[in-house]
Amino acid sequence: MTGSGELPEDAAAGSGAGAAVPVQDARRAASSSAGTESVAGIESVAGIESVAGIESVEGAEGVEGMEGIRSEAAAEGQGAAGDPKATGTAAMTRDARTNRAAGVASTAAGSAGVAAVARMVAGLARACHPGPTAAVTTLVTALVAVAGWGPAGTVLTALAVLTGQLSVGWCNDAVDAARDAGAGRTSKPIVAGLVSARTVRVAAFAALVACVPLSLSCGVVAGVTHLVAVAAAWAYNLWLKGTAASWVPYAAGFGAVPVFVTTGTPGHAPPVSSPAWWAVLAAALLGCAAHLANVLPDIETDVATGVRGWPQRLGPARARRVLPLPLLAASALLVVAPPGPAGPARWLAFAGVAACAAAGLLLARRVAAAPFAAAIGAAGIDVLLLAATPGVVSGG
Ligand SMILES: CC(C)=CCC/C(C)=C/CC/C(C)=C/COP(=O)(O)OP(=O)(O)O
Repeated sequence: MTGSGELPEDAAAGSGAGAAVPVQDARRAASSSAGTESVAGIESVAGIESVAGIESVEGAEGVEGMEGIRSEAAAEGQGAAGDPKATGTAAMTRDARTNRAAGVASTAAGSAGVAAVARMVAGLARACHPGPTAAVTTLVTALVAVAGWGPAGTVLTALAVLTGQLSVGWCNDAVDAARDAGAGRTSKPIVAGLVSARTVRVAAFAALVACVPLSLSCGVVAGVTHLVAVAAAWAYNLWLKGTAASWVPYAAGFGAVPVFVTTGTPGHAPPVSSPAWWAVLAAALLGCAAHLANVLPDIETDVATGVRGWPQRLGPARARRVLPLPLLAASALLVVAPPGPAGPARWLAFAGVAACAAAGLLLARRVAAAPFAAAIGAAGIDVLLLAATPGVVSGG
């Protein structure tokens, strides 16, 4: 993950939002009045990586407070020179004041530390791509719950999918950090200085490591299927995102979902069951739609920074027009392909998907997030369709 797109840690922490400037000003002010030692001490206690506000406010205030106390104590100590009793009292006063100074410093360090951790957690929460992470985790968990995995299997699935999605989201922001900074994307938490690229990278690997046993505990075939999907998503981040095949990891990742659900359902491991082909194809089509919807708002920026995936090659206007097609194709497949006649509920679901697609198309110009929200809505309906079709999630 440390490819050409890597961002130097300091640059990542401050460049985009201009956050480094107040940090340097605060450092200079604190250094000239109190020496840099105390600021450095506070930083090292707090483990601060990119906390502009915290350093300038809390760090500097703590240093000034300490300095005032120190000079007061020094003045009193000088006045008492020559009188042993007074010298003893002055020494005690000095000790008390030194203790107070230490107290002030440690309080400042403590609150700086808490604030730094809060900033880092907020940065990680934003860097994981919370919308897609929550959507995919919820959809897959709902499917396995309906498929009858039971409470333990459902919780394990939720954790496996959550860690997989966290790893993918964090990997993506860490890999893209330099490009995002270059494009001035201050909405990105690394560029905004909330969290460093290094921390996001470490979090991505930690989540990936946790994802392996969690996935395998869902069953070997299901677990390996999920890990292949996660690997495809990492391949997107590291390589395929800028190629015409950028849709492949999405198709593979989403297409893997019915395979995961079917093969992990108790009593349905292969060779007992295999997923219905049309369920896999419908899910893969939904993945292509999710890719288009996710990239649509950023196409111009992506093109300017040299990212030439499938949606960027289509261009914004064509990508907007193409987006409803895989959504509609997926739902049409789910209406007509399952065995038995399609009842009114399935046709109603198809109409719902068509309405979502139309809304996404019409609102895309005014609301950047509309196509993605519409794709999630349509995917939600398709998931309900999948779950409600007898034999789908267990392969029949
Ligand atoms: C079931 C499963 C494992 C599915 C995963 C499918 C997949 C390929 C997911 C990638 C998600 C992701 C972090 C996209 C960011 O893309 P971007 O870099 O184009 O968007 P951004 O610029 O907004 O970060």
